[in-house]
Amino acid sequence: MDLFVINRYDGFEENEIKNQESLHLERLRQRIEERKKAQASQKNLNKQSNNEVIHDNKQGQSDEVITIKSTSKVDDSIAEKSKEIPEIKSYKSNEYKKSTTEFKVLGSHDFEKKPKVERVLPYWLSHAISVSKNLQTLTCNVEEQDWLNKTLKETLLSEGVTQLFPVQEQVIPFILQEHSLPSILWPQDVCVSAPTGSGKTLSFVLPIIQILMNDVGHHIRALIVLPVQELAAQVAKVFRKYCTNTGLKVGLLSGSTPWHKEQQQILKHTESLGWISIVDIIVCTAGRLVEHLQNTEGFSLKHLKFLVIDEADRIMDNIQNDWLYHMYKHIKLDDQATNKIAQLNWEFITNRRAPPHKLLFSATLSPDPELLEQWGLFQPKLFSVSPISDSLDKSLMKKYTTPDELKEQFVVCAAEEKPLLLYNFLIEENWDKVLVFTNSAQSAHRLTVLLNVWAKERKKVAELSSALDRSSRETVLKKFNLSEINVIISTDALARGIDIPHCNYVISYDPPKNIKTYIHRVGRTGRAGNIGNAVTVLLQNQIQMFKEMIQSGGKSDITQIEFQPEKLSNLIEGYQVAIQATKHTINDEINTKVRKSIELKRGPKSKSRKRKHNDIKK
Ligand SMILES: Nc1ncnc2c1ncn2[C@@H]1O[C@H](COP(=O)(O)OP(=O)(O)OP(=O)(O)O)[C@@H](O)[C@H]1O
Repeated sequence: MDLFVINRYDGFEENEIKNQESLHLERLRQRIEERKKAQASQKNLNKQSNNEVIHDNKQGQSDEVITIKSTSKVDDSIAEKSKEIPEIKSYKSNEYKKSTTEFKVLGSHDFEKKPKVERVLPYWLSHAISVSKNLQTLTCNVEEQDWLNKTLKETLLSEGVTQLFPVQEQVIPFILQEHSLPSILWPQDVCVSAPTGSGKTLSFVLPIIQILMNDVGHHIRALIVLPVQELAAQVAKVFRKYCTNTGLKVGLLSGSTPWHKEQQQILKHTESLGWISIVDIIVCTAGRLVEHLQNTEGFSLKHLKFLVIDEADRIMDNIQNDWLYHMYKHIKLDDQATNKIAQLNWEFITNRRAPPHKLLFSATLSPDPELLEQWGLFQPKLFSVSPISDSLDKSLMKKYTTPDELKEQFVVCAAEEKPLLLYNFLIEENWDKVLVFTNSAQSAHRLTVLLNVWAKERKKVAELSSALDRSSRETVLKKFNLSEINVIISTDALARGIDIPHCNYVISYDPPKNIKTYIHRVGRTGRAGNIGNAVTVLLQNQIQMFKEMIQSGGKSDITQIEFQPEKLSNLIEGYQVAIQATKHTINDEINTKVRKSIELKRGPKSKSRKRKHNDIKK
């Protein structure tokens, strides 16, 4: 067998190749010609279809229909042509492939329309336990409830509470049941979103007392955190009332009493045990809590069973002051704060002390998982009066509910008519037990002086703002409750949580800055099933903004009050006299202030620069 085959050149193959080449060239020329023809005919067709589009547009047909029509025509004719000339199709598809595969357009995916990310609410938020807001037909008789302690029943009845409100009826048994389970089953945390005045306070006060009263010790076992002093004092008062005959003691840490007194109130040093707590429950403001955690010797929260955050969304807004971090650090629950459990096994479950049972309450609790994540809730349960959609639709998330008994209205007037309109409501229409909101302490003060001068003895008007000291604010509220004061002019310091019984009207003299402030302002009336009226005074250019704000809260049923302008024109004369007197009074006050501050610089003994309630001239 030959290893190599040697082919000799004989000149024949060359001729054959030449023939093949010329055939190939001829075929190519043909193709080029055909391609030219095809392109020319396509151009004609495009022209034709464009003309049709223009023509159709003129006839007023919809763009969509026209485009479909014209492109389908072009496609049809191209298809026909491409049947005749099979090469066209492959040429076109090759061209297309070239444009899509051979040239990479950098960053082209940035221009692509991205699919919308559908976020889904966590199960516990989308499957809230629904709470009724009907306070007119109550079905939960206090005496008939087996799960409620006898002593608490007696206190409730002595306070005139014979029926529990819906939120209490659902939340109290749930908390009690969670604590009746074996200790290795940690209680599920609770979030409650219910309207203003629906009785949220008792829904945490009663179960906490009932659970703690069985086991009195020397430790702080419940901590209730509130955003402001007044609210802390109010909640501490309710706790003290319901702790009667239970052996439990309540401490208040809000800065309303001097530092060392607060320390003495909660702690005692003993020979045998060292520092012990003399209170079981502490009601506090977040800021004061951190101060005590850092500076009070013997202050310990290591035996905490309950952590209640009332007005949770407001405290959440101020979370940057890190009180939660300091608290968890103190009780060494840093990992549990974020629910980051290293390994879940039998040893972990049996050795680990349960974190404090967290209970969050608000009338405007946003179901925003990212915000709620900060609390590190353990298998939370949500009780809510308003249904929450499964999708994170912003418009649905912002729905807040006001009590059924509350009538909400607005009135439109010019800026200079505002005091006249207010006077008309208070004096001419004789509205009583009225809370008026302004947007600054200064305008609250001016309005108070004006109305006292103008209304003379017909209505008693008092201001309530941060410009007054704490005891004066308490006096004003007390007198209002006793009907010794008919009208309070306030800032938003009083908007949240404060329980003012028998307030018939809330007037927003200056419109609220956001929907949450609106909900809390109007919520000072129409509480606990009583009828209430809320009126917002608006200037023409504020109407749109107000309506949008109201809609963002999922509300639409606010009616406008119409008034006759001649009613106001009759008041102008009296107003002019009153405004002069007001100017004098304010000037006198400024002069007195200046004099006092000069004296202060020279070293007098004066203690407080805050106004006293009695300082307001009538
Ligand atoms: N079951 C009840 N029967 C009668 N009155 C009640 C009952 N529960 C609570 N109240 C009263 O209703 C009023 C409002 O209660 P509470 O202050 O707890 O409301 P809230 O839901 O916390 O309101 P806010 O959101 O404004 O703080 C209080 O005066 C309280 O004493």
